[in-house]
Formats: sequence, C-alpha cells, structure tokens
Amino acid sequence: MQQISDVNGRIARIASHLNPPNPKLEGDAPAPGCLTRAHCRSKGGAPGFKVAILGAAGGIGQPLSMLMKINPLISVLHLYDVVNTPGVTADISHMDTGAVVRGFLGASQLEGALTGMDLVIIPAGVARKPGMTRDDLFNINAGIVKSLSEGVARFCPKALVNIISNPVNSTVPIAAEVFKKAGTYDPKRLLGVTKLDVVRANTFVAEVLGVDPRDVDVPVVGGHAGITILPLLSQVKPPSAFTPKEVEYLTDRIQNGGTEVVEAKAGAGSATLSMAFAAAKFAESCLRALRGDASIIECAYIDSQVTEIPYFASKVRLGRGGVEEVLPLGPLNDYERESLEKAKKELASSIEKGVAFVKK
Ligand SMILES: NC(=O)c1ccc[n+]([C@@H]2O[C@H](COP(=O)([O-])OP(=O)(O)OC[C@H]3O[C@@H](n4cnc5c(N)ncnc54)[C@H](O)[C@@H]3O)[C@@H](O)[C@H]2O)c1
Ligand SMILES: O=C(O)C[C@H](O)C(=O)O
Repeated sequence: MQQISDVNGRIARIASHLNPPNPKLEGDAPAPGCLTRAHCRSKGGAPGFKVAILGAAGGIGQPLSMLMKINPLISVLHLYDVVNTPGVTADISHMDTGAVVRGFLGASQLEGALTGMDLVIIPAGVARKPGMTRDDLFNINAGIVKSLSEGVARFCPKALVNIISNPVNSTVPIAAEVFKKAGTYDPKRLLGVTKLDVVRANTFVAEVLGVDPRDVDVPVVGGHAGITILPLLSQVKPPSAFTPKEVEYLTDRIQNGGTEVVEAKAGAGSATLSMAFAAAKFAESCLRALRGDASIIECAYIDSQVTEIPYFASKVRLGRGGVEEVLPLGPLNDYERESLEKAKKELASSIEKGVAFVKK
C-alpha cells in the first residue's frame, strides 16, 4: 500500500508541472508541493530571460515559439493564444532545451502569461489574403493589439514589446496610445518589427550581387507597408553600385515581398516561416541588448524624431533600456529622397488612424 501511495505522490508531483495538466497522470491525488528542477527554473532559479508570445498558436506563433525554445538566453517561455495553446505547448515543451514552457489560453489567463515577462512578442491577429492590403486588416487587428497592450500595461509594464501584428504602421501607435493612457509609456521599449524587410532585402540584394546573403546588410527605413518600405540601396554593405534597372527591380521586390508570399500561398495566409525567422533574430538582438551586449544595431519602427513623422523605422542601437540611440538616416540619393517624401505621407495617415482608434 505504502509503495502505491509513493508512486501516486510522484505522479501527482510530475502532473503539477504540466501545463495544461495531463489528466492521465493527475489521478485523484492532491498535488503536493512542487519539487522538480523545472519548477525551480521557472521560479527564476536559472539565469535567463522570460519571454511571452501572444498569438503563439498561429502561423507565425508556432515556428517562432519553436525558435524561442531553442534560444539559450531564454529560461521561461509563455505561449498565449485564444485557441490551441494546450497542444502547441505540449508539443514544444518536449524539446530538450533549457527554457521552461507554459501555455495560457484565453483572456482569463492573460495575467499569468504576462506577469514577470522581460520581452513580449505580439504576432496575434488576422493575416492578408490575395487582393488585400495590410490596412484592410486594421478593423480586426486594431482591437486585438489594443486589448493585448492593455494587458501588457497592467501586468508587465516594464517589458520590452515587439509588435508584429499588421498593419504595423498603425498597430505600434495603437500600443503607444494604450501605454500613454495607462501612464506606462516608455518609447524606448516599444518596437515595431520590420526585420523581415531587412531579411528580404539582404536576400534579394545578395542574389543580384551573386554573394552570400549573410555578408549583406541593407538598411530598410520608413514603415512596413508598400511604398513606406524604403530600402536604402545607396548604403548597402559591402558598398555596391546598382544600375537604375537594378534599383527599380530591387525596390519593387523588397516593397512587395509580402504580397509575393500572399499570392503564392493563394488564400492560405501570408509569410509565417520567414517572419518567424526574422522575429527570432530580432528578439535575440533585444535579449542580447537587455543582457548588456554592446553595439546591437537593428532596424525597427519606433517613436522617432529622425523625421517629422512621429513613428518611423530606421537603424537603432539597442541596450539594457531598449532603444538607446536612433541612428541618423545617413546620406540619401535623389531617388531615395523622393521616395522618402512619398513614404512619409502614407505613414502620417496610418499613424493618425491608429492614434484616433485609441482616442475615440
Ligand atoms: N511585421 C511583419 O513583418 C509581419 C510579417 C508577417 C505577418 N505579419 C502579421 O502578423 C499577424 C499574424 O500572422 P499569422 O500568419 O501568424 O496569422 P494566423 O492567423 O496564422 O495566426 C494569428 C494567431 O493570433 C491569434 N489571435 C487572434 N486574436 C487573438 C487575441 N486576442 N489574443 C491572442 N491571440 C490571438 C489567433 O488565434 C491565431 O492563432 C498578421 O496580422 C500578419 O499580417 C506581420
Ligand atoms: O504581407 C503581409 O501581409 C505580411 C507581412 O507584413 C509581410 O511583409 O510578409
């Protein structure tokens, strides 16, 4: 009898670490105190950052969760969504890497998902279908980003926030207005993720130059939609000259990379795998900066004074406090100056739309 009760106790202890709980292991026994190493690490026993992904069960959320689970900088990974997180969490939690994974389902579990987080990544919301613009997603995604940002303001106001949900040109101002209302706004800690534009630009430019994309660095400034995506081809590293035809081809391909994927997927969504890759790289930079690594430079869409437009993507230096320095745009050629003026007009109206949504 004693042996059976010991086994039951052990099973109950293991079950107490499963999220969602596994009814096969739980039985009727009450769960005694948690003693496993996973518990200690999730309480902050092991060094590492705590990261939450909101929208973790989606097309971006799932591969991004997997990439975050293999990031050694992360000790605790919270996966939140309004559907399917139990399955995604069970699946990812079986990977034998360091991070402890917990799943959270629905608004009543948002507090648990966010409390104590250092970095919150938000890919929640609907994706484009062929024929749609990113702005067509505003009606649904604005409300989703608003309510998730309210959660961040309440439960982890000091976290760094990476916004992926489209239209990024409007959703970042929406989050900012929510944080301002809550009295928690720190412009250095709110970043719109435009890394996919840089990843694409590096790839397409490398193809034209016939080099390895890992050796190419293309600054992409402005915003994250159509003509607001402005690759600065005059500043490509390694320094490279392009013919006017190449500039036209590359600018068009980079600005329409998202649409290229939406059309190829033919109704099954937009970029998810390359986006998860880009978001994971960007998150890694944020975490290395939080750790105190020097010289972390990324392009990001932020509260900015680099132009007269209140939010703008450009190269920034990241540090322990988030955005520590916004780098100047550098010398632009005539084509880039003209394109910048067009981008600014569209950006201004997308920003206004986001701000008005929260203020109404
Ligand atoms: N910034 C970028 O470069 C970039 C790139 C690709 C996609 N996106 C955008 O990212 C978003 C997500 O794309 P996807 O392909 O993963 O879409 P998806 O539909 O596959 O996944 C979205 C997930 O969000 C979840 N969700 C919806 N409402 C939620 C809420 N209130 N709280 C938590 N989760 C919620 C859904 O349940 C779903 O699992 C879209 O808006 C898309 O346009 C941005
Ligand atoms: O194009 C989209 O709708 C998704 C994303 O913004 C992208 O650039 O791939």
